[in-house]
Amino acid sequence: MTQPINRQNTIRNERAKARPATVSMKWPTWQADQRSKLAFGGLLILLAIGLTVAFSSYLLTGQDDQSVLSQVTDSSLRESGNEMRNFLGILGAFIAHVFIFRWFGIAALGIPLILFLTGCKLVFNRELLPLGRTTKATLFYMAWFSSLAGYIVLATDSVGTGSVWCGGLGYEINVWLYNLIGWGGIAITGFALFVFLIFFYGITRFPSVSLPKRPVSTRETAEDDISEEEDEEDDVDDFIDVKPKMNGAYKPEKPPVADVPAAETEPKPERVNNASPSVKKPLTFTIADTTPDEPVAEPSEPVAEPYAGPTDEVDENALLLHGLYDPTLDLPKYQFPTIDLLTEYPENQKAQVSAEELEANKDRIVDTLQNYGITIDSIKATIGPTVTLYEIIPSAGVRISKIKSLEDDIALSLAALGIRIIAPMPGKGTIGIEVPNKNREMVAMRSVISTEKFAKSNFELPVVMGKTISNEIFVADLAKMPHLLMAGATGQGKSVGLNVLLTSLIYKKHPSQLKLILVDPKKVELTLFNKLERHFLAQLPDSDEPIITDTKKVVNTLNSLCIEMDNRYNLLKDAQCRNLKEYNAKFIQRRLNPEKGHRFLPYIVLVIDELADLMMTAGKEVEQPIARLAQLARAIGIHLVVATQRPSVNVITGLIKANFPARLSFKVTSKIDSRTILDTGGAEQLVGMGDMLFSSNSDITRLQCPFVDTNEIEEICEFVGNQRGYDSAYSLPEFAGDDSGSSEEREVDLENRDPMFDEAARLVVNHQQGSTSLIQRRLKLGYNRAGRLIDQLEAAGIVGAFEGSKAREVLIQDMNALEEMLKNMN
Ligand SMILES: Nc1ncnc2c1ncn2[C@@H]1O[C@H](COP(=O)(O)OP(=O)(O)OP(=O)(O)O)[C@@H](O)[C@H]1O
Repeated sequence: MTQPINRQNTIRNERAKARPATVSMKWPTWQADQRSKLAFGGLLILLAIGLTVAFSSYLLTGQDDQSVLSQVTDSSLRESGNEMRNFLGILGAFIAHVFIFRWFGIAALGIPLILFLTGCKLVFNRELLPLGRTTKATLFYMAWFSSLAGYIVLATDSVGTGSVWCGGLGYEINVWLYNLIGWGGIAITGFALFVFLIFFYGITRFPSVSLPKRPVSTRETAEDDISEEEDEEDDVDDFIDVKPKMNGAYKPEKPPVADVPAAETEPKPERVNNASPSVKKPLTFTIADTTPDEPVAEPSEPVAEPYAGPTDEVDENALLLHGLYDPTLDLPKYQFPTIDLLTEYPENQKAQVSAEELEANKDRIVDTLQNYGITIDSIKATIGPTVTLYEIIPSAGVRISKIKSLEDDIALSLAALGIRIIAPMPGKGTIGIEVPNKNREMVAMRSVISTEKFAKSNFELPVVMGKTISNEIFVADLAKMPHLLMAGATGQGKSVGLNVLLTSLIYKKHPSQLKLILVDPKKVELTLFNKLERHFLAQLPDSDEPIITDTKKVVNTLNSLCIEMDNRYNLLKDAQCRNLKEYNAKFIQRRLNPEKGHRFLPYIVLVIDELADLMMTAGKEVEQPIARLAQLARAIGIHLVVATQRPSVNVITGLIKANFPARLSFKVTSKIDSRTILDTGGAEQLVGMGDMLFSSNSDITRLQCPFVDTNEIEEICEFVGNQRGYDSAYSLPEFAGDDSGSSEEREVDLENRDPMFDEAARLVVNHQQGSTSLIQRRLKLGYNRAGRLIDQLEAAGIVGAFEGSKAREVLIQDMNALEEMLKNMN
């Protein structure tokens, strides 16, 4: 019996050797020096202009200048300079001569084009055309055109006048090809173009004859009216002109996954088969292998896999011209936080359960059960970070409920708090007794973030929840939960838990992909995150504090989020997508037209640190938008994480609870609280300091939450906050709360109508939909102006009163009546 315990210790020592990797990334200093960039970029633009002038001039005056050039060494510079007809004198004539006459011919004009684009990129941080692709294509076409022209010049024997077309390069290539295969050289030139087109544009097949000449929108089948269809046709034309939102060409840094080593795999101790029902057999006691199975297969979801709709057509032209849309190019130089921002804790903080402790606990469990006439066949121990799980197989005929009722007696005999009995263990055919370790392991955030399981997780919103009883790293996808309710008495690890969740997301997501709304009525818990304002935070347009602490503002923000939700649903409906992932994939493939309001939609995670406080002060005003969001927001990428220290029924109401399928509970004070949050007891038995139960899809898992300290959060936020961010926080739709006066109360002066008033009126009547976002999208106006317009339409009696986040009723039914009305007003 001692042998397994020794083996266990060896395993523990071996595991202790695994060290997380440190990843640090530095930019070369010259890249950071803006002044050098500007100066160099300016020089390139100047060169580009100079070369264009010199080359163009050479095309007109080249022949005259050639004779002068050939004598330039014989006469003085001054004399030759006077004779030069090139606009840029000897130098211009000489460079143009080399580039045009000796090398590329007229195709040399591609050189100033490349210089100009590079210069603009450096000076204005703007790509007029995708730089990499344009450079490659230009260089190829220069060589190819020169070669083609060389063939023609050779074939027509016009080398005297035609040299400027093909240059020396094109001519020599063709002379060489002629010697090799005679006039068949043109086939090689043609084939070179064919191969280039295939590889450059990634052509895998040629369009079949039946393909429509241009993309046809599937919207034509939708219920929208005729004018909408016409708009869609226009969309297609606009589509080709859509400029990519690329401000730079530096590739974004990827999360530091590649540098993270795989966790060491360890030899597994043998398991003893202990499933014998016989009472007579001697009792077996084994210690389970707690080695995490590496790599643990995660339910995989492809990330941003291009959507291949059955009926849509990709706009191949836009795609070929700009490539796939890359949202991370908003902040091209953004660097993900590095692992070394997290503290490395010494290894002696690993769980220390001695062989004696294990033996003693086992004996006490067996004795206690025997005192009540319960015999068992085998017992197996699994040492976790916080508790050790003893799994027993009772002898045949023992009632499970009898063991369950002995919870307190076993706790008494073990003299330990926090005994939890799981009878039966789901899917295992055993009964589990969790006994807290005397010395528990602190699970450092650094040790879990650096695991391959988290680093390589391809979840949409991966959150590392902690370590399971068998020492596996537990990573969950917040996007699938899709909302999380969190409870725990004060001081049991809730705030640390929220910090862990936020840290996980920040380590994995680029600011363009994720926005956070942080609500902190306690005013102190989440303040550290305000440094992320211009990277990850979202807020109301007029808000002055990035972390929301004021109840009134919370209500406005929740309602604004409902409007964002409705707007997103409209966009999804327009794009015929079922969820955010499909929508974004379609946007990335440039199938959605930004001119029509389509945009890349980041995930929005709303975190509320203390719901009890809000429910007390605002009650229904908070409950209803939360419930509405929780019911509907999953498909459009808005996810809620709501925490409370008082999981009573007047805080976690039926309405809220029903819409939060994933629940997490730290230690709570009573069994009733545990039932309120988890629908079962057990959370009152936890031992605090991040010991928690996670319930999802009716599975309950006991986990040890990782620990992340406030100074680590501070470092991470500083690291992100010090980088270049957006100009401001992500702006949520405006929501006018009661205090700023509802739309009815605001004074509207119909004498000073907006110039777009008539157009807006026609739009809402035509669509019979009084929505600000419709006006905003169709008339391409800002939210504020669209809001003012809708107020004016209301005052004029064209649309009805404000009805929360629903569209207003349109009071005029047909266009003739409207035109009559507009005529009178004007
Ligand atoms: N996962 C953890 N691992 C180790 N220790 C932890 C863990 N979580 C919390 N603790 C310890 O418990 C203390 C209290 O945690 P925390 O501040 O998260 O509690 P809380 O539930 O948010 O309390 P309150 O509701 O009063 O804010 C921490 O300072 C830390 O010492």
